[in-house]
Amino acid sequence: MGYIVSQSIFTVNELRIADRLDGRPRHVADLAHECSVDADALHRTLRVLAAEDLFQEGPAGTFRLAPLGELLRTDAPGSLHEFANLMAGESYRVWADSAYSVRTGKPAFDLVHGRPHFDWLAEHADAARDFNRAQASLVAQRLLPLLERDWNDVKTVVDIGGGNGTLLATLLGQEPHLEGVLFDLPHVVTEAETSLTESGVRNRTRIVGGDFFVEVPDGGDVYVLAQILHDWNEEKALGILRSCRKALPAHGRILILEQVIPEDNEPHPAKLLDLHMLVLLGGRERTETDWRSLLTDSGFRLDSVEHSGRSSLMTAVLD
Ligand SMILES: C[S@@+](CC[C@H](N)C(=O)[O-])C[C@H]1O[C@@H](n2cnc3c(N)ncnc32)[C@H](O)[C@@H]1O
Repeated sequence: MGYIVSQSIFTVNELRIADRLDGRPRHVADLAHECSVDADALHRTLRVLAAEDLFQEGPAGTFRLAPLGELLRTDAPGSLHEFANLMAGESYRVWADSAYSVRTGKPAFDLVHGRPHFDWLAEHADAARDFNRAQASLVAQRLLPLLERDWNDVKTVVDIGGGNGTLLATLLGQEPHLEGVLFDLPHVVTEAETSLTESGVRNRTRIVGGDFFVEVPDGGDVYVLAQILHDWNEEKALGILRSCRKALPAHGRILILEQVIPEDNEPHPAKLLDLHMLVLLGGRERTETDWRSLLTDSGFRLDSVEHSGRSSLMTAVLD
């Protein structure tokens, strides 16, 4: 019955209940009135989520946020509000047909929505904006191992599939000597203008729209691939890596910021994300053995792997 919990989280997230609780307990009738929803139904929903440690029920139908529930606040450090929104949207409907993906190895997204995920996003501007925002909201948590490495010997960094520019803006903000190239689909990079300008790094950034299966911009010392290769099956991932290989100078390297699936049977979020990638895109998360062979097959050598909380940073050089 796990999806009952997920769906309840999506509902309170859409109603912004976490923001409305704002550090103090409130009566469910008061919340229901403010959100124009049914008070009894909201009470029953919050009761489910209190059992999941997101809320605490106090006396006489009052609720307050529990520490875990704070993550649904829009202004919480490491907020998961945008991410929960993303899981609730077009991808949630796709999971009803996940058995199709198991039968065929193909993404159920294409069956449910009629076309591949990124093509669908290109035709749905609001969903695309939400998708890019959700990705950007996760960047702060993923970025740490990238920020901690030594950038002194690098002049130009190219962010492949850099979305709305959040990662590049943060990195260039920390490293004033760096120049950046933001590369993504043409309709996505248009969103980056604002974030790069507001971060004060626009004058050190080149924005390039294109298709990484065709080519990626040259001129970089370092190419960052953050949450890119897991979107694709082996054949497509090899295509992206080969485009990077063509653009990379002899001294260059690629930095891959992705999940590494532990080779055991313990619970790990990457194992869930792995199935999500299958159902959404026909992609996959990879073990370290998988990463090594993917890189070898595309003319690279895995030089180092640094594991950190959510994602790992893998450095690869030309073989
Ligand atoms: C999962 S998002 C990762 C975004 C960002 N790197 C991050 O870490 O949040 C994948 C990105 O790949 C981009 N993308 C998908 N297909 C592409 C293509 N053919 N060429 C260039 N970028 C593409 C998407 O627009 C999206 O921004």
